[in-house]
Amino acid sequence: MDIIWNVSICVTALVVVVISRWLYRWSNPKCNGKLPPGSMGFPIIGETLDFFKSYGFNETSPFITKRMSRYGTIFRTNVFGSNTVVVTDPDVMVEVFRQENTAFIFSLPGAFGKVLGKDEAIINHGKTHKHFKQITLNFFGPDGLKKKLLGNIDRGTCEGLRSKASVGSFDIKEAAGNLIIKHLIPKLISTLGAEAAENLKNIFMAFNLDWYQSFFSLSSWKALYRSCMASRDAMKVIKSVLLSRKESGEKHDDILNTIIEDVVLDDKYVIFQTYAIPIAAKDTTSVVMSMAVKYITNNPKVLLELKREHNAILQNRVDKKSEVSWEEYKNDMTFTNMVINESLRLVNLAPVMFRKTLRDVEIQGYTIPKGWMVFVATSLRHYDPTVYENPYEFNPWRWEGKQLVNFSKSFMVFGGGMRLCPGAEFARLQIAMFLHHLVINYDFSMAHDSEATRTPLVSFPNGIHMNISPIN
Ligand code: HEM
Repeated sequence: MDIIWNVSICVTALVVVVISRWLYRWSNPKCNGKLPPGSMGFPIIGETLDFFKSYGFNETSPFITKRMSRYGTIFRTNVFGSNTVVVTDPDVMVEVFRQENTAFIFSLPGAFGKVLGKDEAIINHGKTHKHFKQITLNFFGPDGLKKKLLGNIDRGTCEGLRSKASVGSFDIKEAAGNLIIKHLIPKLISTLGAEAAENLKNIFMAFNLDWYQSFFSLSSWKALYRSCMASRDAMKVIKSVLLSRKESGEKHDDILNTIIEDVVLDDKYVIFQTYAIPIAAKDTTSVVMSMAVKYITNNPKVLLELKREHNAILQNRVDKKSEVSWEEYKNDMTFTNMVINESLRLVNLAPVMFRKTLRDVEIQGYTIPKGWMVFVATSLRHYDPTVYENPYEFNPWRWEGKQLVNFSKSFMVFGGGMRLCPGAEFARLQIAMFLHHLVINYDFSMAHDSEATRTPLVSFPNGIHMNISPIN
């Protein structure tokens, strides 16, 4: 009896020692220097639940601001199962972007990456990243848009709005998503027939980030399931086209073909990169567009100025029936671009950018160990009252006389450095075209006060509907 008793005590003591050591290791990870201050949260889940807590639209992430006031501008945590350092100092943020591929690389935190179906093999780095970036910029940079997309976007948006107006009311985010995917698919794969293109569009439309809203609701899990299925189906379509092209050797002027031209790449990588473009484009541009319409509807002075700008474009045209030209978009839509910048700033879409350290990195006297995630909290900058007076106010005039560039230390909505969004100009053009046709042709109002939340991505729990009717 005594022996059993003694063995039980020893085993219990051993278990306690092992668990205590594990808990200690969890809270005090190994580091060849001084770790930034912070807390790793609960074992396994870390501080993930806190990171995901929803907060008001006109707020900066309380997860970040609370820890900043406790620990300062750089702190450690564990989110999505990854040891992480959050950087909030603008100079450090720019430095992280500057050292892309030398000290930091783009990466997704463990659990999050698995949901999106990304593994390290298909995230592009180095030469493959450069190759893919060049291709996306060729298609969606100013030159590509001007030569190959402007007309389609103009006509497609005009027709899309006309068909929505015939119904009288619609969800702006959904309509915008539809437009964006419709314009992108022929650029990705130019050989799909009308039915196959419509089918692929529907698959992409089924992918959304609504599952982000809550861990605890059944609808989130259903949305996650639908998104996973949509990802699988979209990649299946892309794969079948890729394989048939490889077999036949046919060549086409589209992204799928251009990615494999002159380089040997893993099929899995090519398929993922092609699939990733609409995913990156849809739920970003459509949210900003929806909020831009909402801001305009709530600000009659802004609407008036927009109408003035767009009606002047029509009046100044020699051929009244002509479509929007690149010169009109670039030279005569200054106020529209100020509205777009202000909407981008306020929507503040990406709360953080994800990076991983390639080696131990020294920052402000602290060491971020190799392999740790780094969250670059660019969103803080856009609500910083020292940079933007009354930061929560929608005021397009604050951009008056300023250069409307896609990156500066105060404006990082499209990221920065080598990973700067290659779709920025496409997004701006699509929003500008939507506003152009909307303000010159329609009367519109919000159907109800559509609430926007951050979890931490922006979502509209009840949709974002507008009423619309042609101007008499
Ligand atoms: C308002 C709309 C958009 C916003 C706010 C936005 C934002 C961003 C941000 C912040 C990044 C950088 C991510 C990082 O550094 O970790 C990014 C990258 C990217 N975006 Fe966008 N984006 C938008 C629209 C688009 C569109 C329309 C497309 C495609 C046509 C697109 C394609 C991409 C791609 C392919 C990347 C990866 C770039 C790389 O890895 O070098 N985005 N976007």
